[in-house]
Amino acid sequence: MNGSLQQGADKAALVECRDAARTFGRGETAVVAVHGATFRVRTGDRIAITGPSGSGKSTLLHLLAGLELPTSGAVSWPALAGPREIGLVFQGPSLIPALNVVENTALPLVLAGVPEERVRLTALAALAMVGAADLADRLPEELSGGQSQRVAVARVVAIAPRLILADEPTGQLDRAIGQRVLDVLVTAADETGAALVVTTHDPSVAERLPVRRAMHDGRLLDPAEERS
Ligand SMILES: Nc1ncnc2c1ncn2[C@@H]1O[C@H](COP(=O)(O)OP(=O)(O)OP(=O)(O)O)[C@@H](O)[C@H]1O
Repeated sequence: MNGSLQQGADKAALVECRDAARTFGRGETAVVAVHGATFRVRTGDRIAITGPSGSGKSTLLHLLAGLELPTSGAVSWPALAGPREIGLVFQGPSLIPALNVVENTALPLVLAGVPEERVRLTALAALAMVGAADLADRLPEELSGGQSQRVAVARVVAIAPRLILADEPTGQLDRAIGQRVLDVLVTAADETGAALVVTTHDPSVAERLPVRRAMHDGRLLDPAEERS
């Protein structure tokens, strides 16, 4: 691609919310989980979405992932070819119990139709990147919480996404182990060139990322509001 076009493509948003809102339920019992949020993620971004439980962080992340549709406003992925370019890491156990670690890591590659001879090698390389190569033959039940999250990160890294979205990835871990999982996520994003968005209610996790955006009662606060 010609240099200036490439530069233009790099600057385009990987995901963009324009006044995107999500309401659950109707009438008197309706809950506005996210009020019109305007937000953009670009290549190279490292963003923490912070806020207390129930403030709308997961719902915003689901909107960014296309897992939820906005009830008003719009979400688009101008610089992404499709959902396969998004990797998701969740808070709780997400590995398939009957598959060992390398099989779990390989699963998205198999589903994407990657040739069989490349699947295992790619999965092992992803496990090596997160420091979990020695766990390859274990079953999920034989892993600690921190090890499981490393494998969940490896499974995302294996597909070389351009955008990694992690929903409270350290929420069920001790603080020290959580910090290590966050380091693994940041390193994985750096090495694969992916943008990274992490939701967390833990300030010590958020402060590891250079950009932090706070949510309160479903509102994504402006950086200026956060300072005031
Ligand atoms: N599927 C749903 N149906 C009804 N209400 C929902 C649904 N998902 C979320 N909500 C409500 O929307 C609000 C925001 O929830 P959300 O899970 O996005 O917050 P959060 O900040 O991620 O919280 P937590 O840190 O506890 O996961 C909450 O009041 C929640 O009860």
